[in-house]
Formats: sequence, structure tokens, C-alpha cells
Amino acid sequence: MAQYKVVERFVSINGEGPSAGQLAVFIRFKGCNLACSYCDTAWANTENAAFTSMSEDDIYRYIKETAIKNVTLTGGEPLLQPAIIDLLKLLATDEALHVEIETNGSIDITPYTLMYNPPVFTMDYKLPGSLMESSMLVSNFERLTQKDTLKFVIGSLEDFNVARDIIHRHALVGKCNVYLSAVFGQIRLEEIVELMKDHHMNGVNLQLQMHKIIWDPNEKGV
Ligand SMILES: C[S@@+](CC[C@H](N)C(=O)[O-])C[C@H]1O[C@@H](n2cnc3c(N)ncnc32)[C@H](O)[C@@H]1O
Ligand SMILES: Nc1nc2[nH]cc(C(=O)O)c2c(=O)[nH]1
Ligand code: SF4
Ligand SMILES: [Mg+2]
Repeated sequence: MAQYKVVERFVSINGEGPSAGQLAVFIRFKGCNLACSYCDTAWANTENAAFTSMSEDDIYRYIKETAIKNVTLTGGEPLLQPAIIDLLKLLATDEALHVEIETNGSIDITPYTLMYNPPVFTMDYKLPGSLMESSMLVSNFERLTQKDTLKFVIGSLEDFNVARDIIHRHALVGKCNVYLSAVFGQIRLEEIVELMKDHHMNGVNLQLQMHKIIWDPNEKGV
């Protein structure tokens, strides 16, 4: 059975995305192919980050032990785990679970959208301030459905303008959820709201990272 590198696992309220405010069990995988300027989990992406090697069965057993229905797979970049499709297929057999995956927009999600009972995707589009925009795979937009979310993490006016242009050009509102989030501590939330008002951004959600409000923003495992 395949092994997965898990850097942390915990139960918390989901602070982000379409299930924000609900309890979720989090599995955070090691390693990422990008290096966003603002990454709040860069520690999980270093070569020497401590991890637990877990099989699909180990992960599934842990999830069931928590008795929590919502599962969030994150990282690092979860789609880099070589056998992630096997884990997703195992979790998909359990209709009682609601599985979400956070992915960075650089990896083709097609195989994971075509499977039986696919997970809910929150996919980032990395904006200029991340310094990772050139890695974005725009073809992924076509794979997102109404249950999925395309998310833009904004750190500047330039980021906002690029996000707005992409939302408009690809007619994303109505195709999937569209979320704007702030690079934590880098831009005032009022500024984003004013920009949303100025540009009549109907159907777009501003999301806060609730866990960074509830707990110390640098706290792990929450
Ligand atoms: C740590 S990433 C892991 C999943 C995947 N690698 C990705 O980037 O989507 C989870 C989410 O946290 C967001 N994030 C990371 N650092 C952040 C920060 N400093 N402020 C706001 N959001 C941040 C990412 O943009 C992403 O949406
Ligand atoms: N509470 C909490 N909710 C989250 N939603 C997405 C997270 C992530 O790091 O992907 C996250 C996280 O790290 N903590
Ligand atoms: S893609 Fe996600 S995990 Fe990777 S560096 Fe960017 S925010 Fe961090
Ligand atoms: Mg996080």
C-alpha cells in the first residue's frame, strides 16, 4: 500500500472555503512545487520537515476515529503525493464523508475530477504578488464545477486587478464559487471591500482566515 508524508493532522473548524465555520479533520501533506512569497505553511515544504509516513488505511482510520465528517486535504501541495488518487478513491467509497482538497493551481486536476464521487476543490490562482503566477494552469478552470471554488489571495491593488480581470475574462461567477482572500496582514480588508464595491463584484465572496482570528496566526495544528 502506498505511503503518504503527513506533517500534521488535527481537528479544527475549517477557517476557509465553502465549509468555513464547520468542524473538519485536516491532513497536511509535506512538500510543494511552488514557493509563494506569503506562504503560511512554508515549514511544511522544507526538505527536513518532520513527517509521519501513513498509508491510505492509516489516514482513513485516523479520519474515522475523529468522528468528523468534513475532511480537508492540504499541505504543502496535496496533489504531489504520488498515490493521492488512491487515497481519494478510498475516501470516495465512504458516502458519510465530505472531502475537500486545497490545491495550488499548477497541477492538472482532471484525473481527480473524473473519478467517482470526486472531492470538492478549492483551487488557488496565484497572483503576481505570490511570484508564482507563471506556474498557473488556466485549463484547470474548465474542470471546476458549482461545488468547487476558485480562490484569489490578494496582497496588493495589482493582485486585485489581475484577479478581477481573470474573473471577468473567464466568466467565472456562476461557474464555480469565486473567493477573494487577503494575504494575512499585508492588505487591509476594508481596502478589498472598497475595491469590490467600486467594481460591482456581484457573486464574489470575501473570505477571512477564521483560524487566524480565533488563535494566534502562527499557531500550528489549528
Ligand atoms: C497553505 S496552502 C496549501 C494548499 C495549496 N498548496 C495551495 O496553495 O492552495 C492553503 C491555502 O492557504 C493560503 N495561504 C497561504 N499563505 C497565506 C497567507 N499568508 N495569507 C492568506 N492565505 C494564505 C493559500 O493561498 C491557499 O489557498
Ligand atoms: N482551521 C484551519 N482551516 C483551514 N482551511 C484551510 C487550511 C489550510 O491550511 O489549507 C486551514 C488551516 O490551516 N486551518
Ligand atoms: S502553493 Fe500553497 S503550500 Fe505551496 S508555497 Fe504556495 S501557499 Fe504554500
Ligand atoms: Mg492554512
